[in-house]
Amino acid sequence: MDDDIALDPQFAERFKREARPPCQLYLISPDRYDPGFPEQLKAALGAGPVAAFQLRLKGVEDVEILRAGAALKPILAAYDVAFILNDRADLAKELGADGVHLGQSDGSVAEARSLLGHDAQIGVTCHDSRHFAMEGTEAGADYVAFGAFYPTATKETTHRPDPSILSWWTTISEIPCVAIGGITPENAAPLVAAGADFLAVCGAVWAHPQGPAAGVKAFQGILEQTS
Ligand SMILES: Cc1ncc(COP(=O)(O)OP(=O)(O)O)c(N)n1
Ligand SMILES: Cc1nc(C(=O)O)sc1CCOP(=O)(O)O
Ligand SMILES: [Mg+2]
Repeated sequence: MDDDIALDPQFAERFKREARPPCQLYLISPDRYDPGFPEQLKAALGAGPVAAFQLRLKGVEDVEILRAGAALKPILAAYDVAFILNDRADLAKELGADGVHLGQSDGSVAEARSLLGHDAQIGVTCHDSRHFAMEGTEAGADYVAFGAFYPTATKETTHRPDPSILSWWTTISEIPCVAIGGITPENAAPLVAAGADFLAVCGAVWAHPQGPAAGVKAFQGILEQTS
């Protein structure tokens, strides 16, 4: 008698999804800080569940990052949203942020960990690389980020992973995986189905024609399908 149990692939996919917490929203800030941004952030966070927020300012002085971080931190705390700073573990420490997101040239996970402590959330950019993901988590990262899954106007990107990299990750690791890059409510379903634990989104929320609250609400339907 054949002892192999053949799992219906659809059942296997659903089982895998249900074995992990539901997919959640991870907001990425615009790369320039507008004085009206705190109000936009409040509107976005009041519109629906958001797990994390990344302050990602580019080409600005440290003092501006510190000023923006200090203004946004109490808002994020009030909504119980994790505050992640992009690129800079040193400034994350100064701000008392919950964590830092590191690209492949933004310093090592080990250095960030020794600076920020073991409670900090440290994420790493992995592009379309399984190797980077394994290396990052072996070094102690708390999440891995794959992207850019779709074309994006927010940043120049050169990698275009297939959603199957998320499925592969979920079969080998319990460490959360983030999908990023051009994600909208209309194109997010394959990423959620493939096992993304978080959808990291910038343009689809902050540049939503009806404002950021409508942007967050628009993701609710797709995220609720996994909860
Ligand atoms: C969640 C998340 N994923 C990937 C990135 C990109 O990081 P990096 O490659 O360092 O590029 P910059 O964002 O610094 O331009 C990210 N920030 N967040
Ligand atoms: C910051 C960032 N990193 C990416 C990567 O592929 O690593 S894509 C990206 C931009 C995300 O913004 P949007 O949701 O507007 O596409
Ligand atoms: Mg970076």
